[in-house]
Amino acid sequence: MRYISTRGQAPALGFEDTMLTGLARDGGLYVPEELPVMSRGDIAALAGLSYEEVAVRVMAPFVADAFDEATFADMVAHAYMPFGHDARAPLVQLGPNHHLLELFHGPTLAFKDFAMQLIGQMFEHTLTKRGERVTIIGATSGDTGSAAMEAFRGLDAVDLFVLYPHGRVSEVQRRQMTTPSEANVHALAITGHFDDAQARVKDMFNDFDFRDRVRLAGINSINFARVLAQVVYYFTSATALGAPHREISYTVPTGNFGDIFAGHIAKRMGLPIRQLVVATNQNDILHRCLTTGEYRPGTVEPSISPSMDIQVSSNFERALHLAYGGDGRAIAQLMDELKHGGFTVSQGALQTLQDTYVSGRATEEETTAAIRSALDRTGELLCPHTAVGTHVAEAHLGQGPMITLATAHPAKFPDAVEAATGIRPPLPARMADLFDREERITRVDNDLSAIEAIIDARI
Ligand SMILES: Cc1ncc(COP(=O)(O)O)c(C=O)c1O
Ligand SMILES: N[C@@H](CCOP(=O)(O)O)C(=O)O
Repeated sequence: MRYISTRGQAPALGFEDTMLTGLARDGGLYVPEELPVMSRGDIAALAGLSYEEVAVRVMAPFVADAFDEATFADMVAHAYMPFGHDARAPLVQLGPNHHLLELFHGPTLAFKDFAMQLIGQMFEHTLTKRGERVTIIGATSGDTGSAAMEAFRGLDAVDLFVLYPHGRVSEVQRRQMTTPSEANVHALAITGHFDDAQARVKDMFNDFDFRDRVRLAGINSINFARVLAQVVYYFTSATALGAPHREISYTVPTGNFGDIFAGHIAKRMGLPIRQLVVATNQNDILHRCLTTGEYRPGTVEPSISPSMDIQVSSNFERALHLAYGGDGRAIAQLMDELKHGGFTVSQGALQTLQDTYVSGRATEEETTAAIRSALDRTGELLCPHTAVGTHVAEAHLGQGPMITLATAHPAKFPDAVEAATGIRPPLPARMADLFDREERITRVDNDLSAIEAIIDARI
């Protein structure tokens, strides 16, 4: 399979190079040139298989030029071994026809582990085979960074730097990033918010001297391998509830648009998905854009669901690429307009987006009320991001099964959960000493040269 840039001006690549390249050299994001389609029979045959078996069947066509099936199956098996639940992504019932897909049983208690644990395996395999070494950079509002630290710490062929917004992640998230003691992983606390961190990451990729000198790679969902691994749990959950014989809807707490875009890919691969509901917090640019066509980032407002405090949503570019029929020039033009304040989606593309996605937002009060209501009705403690999802999902129930993605464990955000319910969720036993471990924090200004200087000095 070949991967092409959303902006159409970078060379097409195979899977391994797409994974190692991160951002395309024209500033775009890589997407598969064509998507493999699974027949109803193929999908029906997934029912009853283990998570790992489904993962291999769903992802194999995307990675076939890079790994033979036995090697890939081995990597998948290793990736999900540290998960704390045999089903990996279990479903629990929240109400009549409303289910939660628990994506927080991985080592860092958020959905990011599904992709990051596998990418760690794939990077190690490919870099060892090629005898190469890379510098990985990532921007995080908390969960991507901790999952990446866990997946890459101690690997020989990798130095990892994660940029997180100082003072804008939860204490658990911060400690997960600042306490690993391995010398190859580095947490950098940047002044500003997540969008600043993500913009500096993109600046580093666009600084070709630096990019080539340090051999830069990325672990944000700009890396298509991240999105790919997240496609799998749409297949496991939908088939568990009766797909392909009935349609399933999903509500996805959304920030950088990677998780919901993975659902879109699953749908285009043939999974019968009725609705894909984008759920945002008060940083609601995606909801505004999907309802009005205007994409104009405002100021990021800190919320109790901090991992979704995002206004410049990276993967929306991939959705736009599909909505504009793969017209790279049109996407490059929109992204240029974004540098000057924003853009208006064309009527035709907006219609295509609205045929695929519906959306909603939750205020802070509605998020808190959703945490409380889930506890009262079902005994479930939700993290605030998941609660944004369940609040928005309520408006879309009643047309067959709805699955809301539970993207993080409530213990990652104990203050918000305690404020809503009076209960402070404890960390799982394996992390009980997190608050006793020593932290290593490097403060850095929101300045490209300052960040590059730290990376240069450390590798
Ligand atoms: C807990 C949690 N929920 C939801 C999201 C939003 O996911 P995405 O950025 O893929 O839209 C994030 C961060 O990305 C997150 O960490
Ligand atoms: N919420 C994310 C933001 C980065 O998203 P990504 O999926 O593009 O890595 C985080 O927790 O860091």
